[in-house]
Amino acid sequence: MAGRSGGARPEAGREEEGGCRLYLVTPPALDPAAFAPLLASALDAGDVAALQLRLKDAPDDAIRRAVDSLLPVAQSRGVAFLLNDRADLAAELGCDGAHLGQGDGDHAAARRLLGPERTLGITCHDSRHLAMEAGELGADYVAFGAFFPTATKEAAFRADPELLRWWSALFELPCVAIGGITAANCAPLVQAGADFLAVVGAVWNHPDGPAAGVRAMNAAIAAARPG
Ligand SMILES: Cc1ncc(COP(=O)(O)OP(=O)(O)O)c(N)n1
Ligand SMILES: Cc1nc(C(=O)O)sc1CCOP(=O)(O)O
Ligand SMILES: [Mg+2]
Repeated sequence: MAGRSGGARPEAGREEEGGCRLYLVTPPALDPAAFAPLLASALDAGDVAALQLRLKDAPDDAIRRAVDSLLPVAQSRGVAFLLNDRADLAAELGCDGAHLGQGDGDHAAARRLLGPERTLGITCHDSRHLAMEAGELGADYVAFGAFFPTATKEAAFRADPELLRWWSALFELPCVAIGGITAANCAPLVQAGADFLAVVGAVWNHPDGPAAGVRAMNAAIAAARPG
C-alpha cells in the first residue's frame, strides 16, 4: 500500500508483486494499550501487507487514541496502516490510507482528500459494476466478499472465487478477498487471483494466538500459490 510506511503497495500492479499477501483487520473492539503488544507479536510472526483499524461506531477520540497507539507498531514494521470508514481522520492522523464501503460517503471526495500518496480501498461486495466504478474513480484496490460465512459481521453479500478470476484476468488493479477466510479454506481464493486476503477471526481468534494465526495464513497462502 502507498504511504509513509514504505511497505506494502496494493496500488502497484500485480506483476510487480510476488503474489497473494495477508491483510489484517483488527478485532471489532480493542483496548489500544493492551492490544499493541499483541499486534506486534502478530506482525512479527510473518509477512503482513497491511493492517486496517476497524472500530465500528467508535467516537473520534477513541479512534484517535487507537491510531496513536497502533499506527507506529504497524508502520515501524513496514506494514501499511489503513483506517476503516474515515478518510478524513486517515488523512489527518497520518494513516497510510482508508478503506471505504459503499455507504461510507463520497468516494471521489475521499480520493481527493487522501491525495495520490495514500491508499484508498473500496468495498465492492459481489459486483463487477461497483469494482469497475471504484477503479475509474481511482481506488488503489477493490475488495470483494464475503467469500465464506463470517462471525465477525452480518455480511449481506456472498462472492464467488470466479469474480476474482475475472477481475485479475482483466485488470491490473489489485483485488482483496474478505469474509470468513481461514488457512483451511483460502486456497481457491489464492488460485483465483486474489492479491490480498483480509482476515479478522483467522488471526485474532486462532486457538494458539495471533502469531500462530499469521503463520498459518502465510503457510496456506504459500502452499496455494500458482506455479
Ligand atoms: C478489506 C476490506 N474489505 C471490505 C470491508 C467491508 O467494508 P464495509 O462494507 O464498509 O463494511 P465495514 O467494514 O465498514 O463494516 C472492509 N472493512 N475491509
Ligand atoms: C469486515 C468484513 N467485511 C466483509 C465483507 O464481506 O465486506 S466480511 C468482514 C468480516 C471479516 O472478518 P472474518 O475474517 O473474521 O470473517
Ligand atoms: Mg465501512
